[in-house]
Amino acid sequence: MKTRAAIAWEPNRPLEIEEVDLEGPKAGEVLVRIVTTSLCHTDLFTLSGRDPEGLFPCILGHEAVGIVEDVGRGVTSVAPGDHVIPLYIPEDPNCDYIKSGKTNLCQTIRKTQGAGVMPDGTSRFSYKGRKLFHYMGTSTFSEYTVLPEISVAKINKEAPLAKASIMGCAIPTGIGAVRNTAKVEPGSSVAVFGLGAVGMAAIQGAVLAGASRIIGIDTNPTKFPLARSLGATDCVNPRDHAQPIQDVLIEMTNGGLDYTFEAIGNVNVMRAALEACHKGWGECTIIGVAGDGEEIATRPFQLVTGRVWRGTAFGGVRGRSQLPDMVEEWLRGDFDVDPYITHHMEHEQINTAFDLLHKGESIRSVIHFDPRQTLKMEQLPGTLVTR
Ligand SMILES: NC(=O)C1=CN([C@@H]2O[C@H](COP(=O)(O)OP(=O)(O)OC[C@H]3O[C@@H](n4cnc5c(N)ncnc54)[C@H](O)[C@@H]3O)[C@@H](O)[C@H]2O)C=CC1
Ligand SMILES: N[C@@H](CCC(=O)N[C@@H](CSC=O)C(=O)NCC(=O)O)C(=O)O
Repeated sequence: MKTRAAIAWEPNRPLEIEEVDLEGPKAGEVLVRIVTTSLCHTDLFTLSGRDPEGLFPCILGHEAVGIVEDVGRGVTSVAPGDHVIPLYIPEDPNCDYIKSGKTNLCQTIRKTQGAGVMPDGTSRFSYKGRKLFHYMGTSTFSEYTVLPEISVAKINKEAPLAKASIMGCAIPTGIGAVRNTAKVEPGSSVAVFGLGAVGMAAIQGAVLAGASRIIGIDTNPTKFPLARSLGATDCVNPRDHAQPIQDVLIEMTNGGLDYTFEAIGNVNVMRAALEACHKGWGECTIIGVAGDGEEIATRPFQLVTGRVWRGTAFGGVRGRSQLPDMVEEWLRGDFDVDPYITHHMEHEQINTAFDLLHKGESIRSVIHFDPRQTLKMEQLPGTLVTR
């Protein structure tokens, strides 16, 4: 079949909308029509060329919501018409990692996914005969995409398709980092470094966890009003202080934080986030993605004296068995998605989404493949980006 897709031909080059060829779905695969997709910093990270698994030309995109169009032989868990969220971390109940009960990092298709192909080692996308790589096993910047059955989460059809894409990455990652990875207890003190969509979700996660103090840190103070509206008790701009931000935070909290979260991807800030933790028990969770060769460092003494450094992928959320329940939390009002959506646009404007994110002028831009169906601005938050 033919499908409109935004091709990333090479790093640091604007995406180009083309009609590409899409094959499949083969056995165990699902054809999904993407209704909306949103731009996460990880897409920008890969397009920057810093991603060691960045293969070009490819179709980027991993935060989305869509409708099942067709299923390949042997697919039983979803059917045409089902509303699904693509998963860049699949969930295969037969995977030893999943069976361990210790992680969400399913490894069943990780090798082929990292090689930009489907589990059988081939790509479903091509353009004028030239292979296009898949991305994160999702490639949601294409109107139609093919995914393995284990890489789709079936969700409630009541979830608004104009907004639900944010549940494909930022919100489960941020809330999950607090809830599942750090396991923040009521009354804790929390600091979140980086107030993009992921950091904002961590703030919402800290509120849901009953944290007593929630400090948002960002070098862009325009992020502070939203952070406060979501529950931050304090906002700090490191550029307003001569001392290192970790010293500022230790002074603010009389010894350091119970929990910190880095949602930027800056290895120097990752160090600051660890060193802002309270001696004896403070725990730092790394969410941010950094490039190949970028390494974290601290004095071992920081760890010897009780601080913990850990990381999280997709907030430790198991996509097929747990993400649908998080969508139900959203639908019953436990948390809101609207505040994350700052811009809406048609597929053809996708490069504007990258520009806005790069300039720090957006939280999430939602890209609509069928604006007649979903781009009804009277019902949507944010700004409509026109041609
Ligand atoms: N581990 C995982 O599963 C996931 C990781 N990520 C990663 O999380 C990070 C955040 O993603 P988004 O929220 O989409 O990014 P974003 O670009 O929207 O937000 C990053 C924020 O950090 C701020 N910032 C930049 N440098 C800073 C500094 N030195 N000090 C304080 N603040 C600073 C920016 O002003 C911005 O508000 C990225 O690295 C992304 O790749 C995203 C989703 C899932
Ligand atoms: N290809 C990248 C991988 C970067 C990374 O850590 N990705 C996260 C999700 S970020 C989503 O926005 C992740 O889930 N990692 C788990 C995994 O198995 O990759 C690189 O190599 O740096």
